[in-house]
Amino acid sequence: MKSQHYSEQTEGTWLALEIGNSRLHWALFHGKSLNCTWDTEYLPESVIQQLGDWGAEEQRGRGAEEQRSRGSSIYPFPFPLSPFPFPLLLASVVPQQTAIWQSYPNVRVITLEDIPLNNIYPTLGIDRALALWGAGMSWGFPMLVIDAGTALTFTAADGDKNLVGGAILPGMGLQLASLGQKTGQLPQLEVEEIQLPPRFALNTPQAMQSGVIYTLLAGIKDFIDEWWRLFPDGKVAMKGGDRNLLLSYLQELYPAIASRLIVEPNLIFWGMQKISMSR
Ligand SMILES: Nc1ncnc2c1ncn2[C@@H]1O[C@H](COP(=O)(O)OP(=O)(O)OP(=O)(O)O)[C@@H](O)[C@H]1O
Ligand SMILES: CC(C)(CO)[C@@H](O)C(=O)NCCC(=O)O
Ligand SMILES: [K+]
Repeated sequence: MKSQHYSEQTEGTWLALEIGNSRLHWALFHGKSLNCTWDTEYLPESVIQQLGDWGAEEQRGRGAEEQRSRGSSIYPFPFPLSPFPFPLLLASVVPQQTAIWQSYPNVRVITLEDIPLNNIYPTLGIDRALALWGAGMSWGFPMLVIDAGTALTFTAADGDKNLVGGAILPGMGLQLASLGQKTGQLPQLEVEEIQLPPRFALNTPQAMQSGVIYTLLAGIKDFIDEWWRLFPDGKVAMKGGDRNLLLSYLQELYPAIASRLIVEPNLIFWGMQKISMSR
């Protein structure tokens, strides 16, 4: 579990949880200021239920250290829970996970209705809508968000906050995984922080890396070029677990594009912050 600095202050404290397709993304806010972020695996239903019990224990004066050692090895917070429970603002693209979080004592689930973008279609992913809202409200519209997550998505809005639309494709990890799973001879490769492979590769792993990486980058360049043709002053922001790797490749191959990119992991949390303030 990776976390940034946590400061001891609980006034107006709330938790933000984004349930992604691979893992949970957490943030702790004090009012409108983002205090720290961290990622965890999905939590078993029993642990989510236990959070309520831990809260009750905490109110009876038991320390969180004790909860942690006694309760479960899957303690999801990089800090003690006190006072408990912090209100939880939740956005999820995994309905099964949303369901099991309903047992959290003080939860509010964000839906598309909460997001003041125009022209939204009913099945748009809440992660895409929130990231776009967070990016646009922080850096301005028109805005194109590239989310380099499990799926790689493009999601754009014009200067009047109308959804322009976007695209969805398998992310880097998923592309490599599907090659390994659906073929007889290709190995299972994972996303690695490697230098750009040779374009014309002379071994199997590099051939797979070359194919996935260069076509992904060419695709990203093509979408951005088209975005700038439509909206010459449009902004582009990139988030997601593979953002830094993709950024380093873009810097090497397309430096003019890379220099105009806003790279920001917390776009969804900024979107949640704006929405929590406006209600
Ligand atoms: N510790 C990690 N666990 C899982 N994926 C990681 C990790 N570190 C980097 N990644 C990369 O992040 C990508 C997944 O991105 P991310 O975590 O943003 O996806 P996600 O959980 O599906 O979230 P979302 O649904 O919001 O995109 C994977 O392709 C992987 O290469
Ligand atoms: C595309 C993903 C999987 C990206 O996380 C998610 O946003 C989602 O499930 N979206 C629903 C379909 C859509 O956005 O059109
Ligand atoms: K599915």
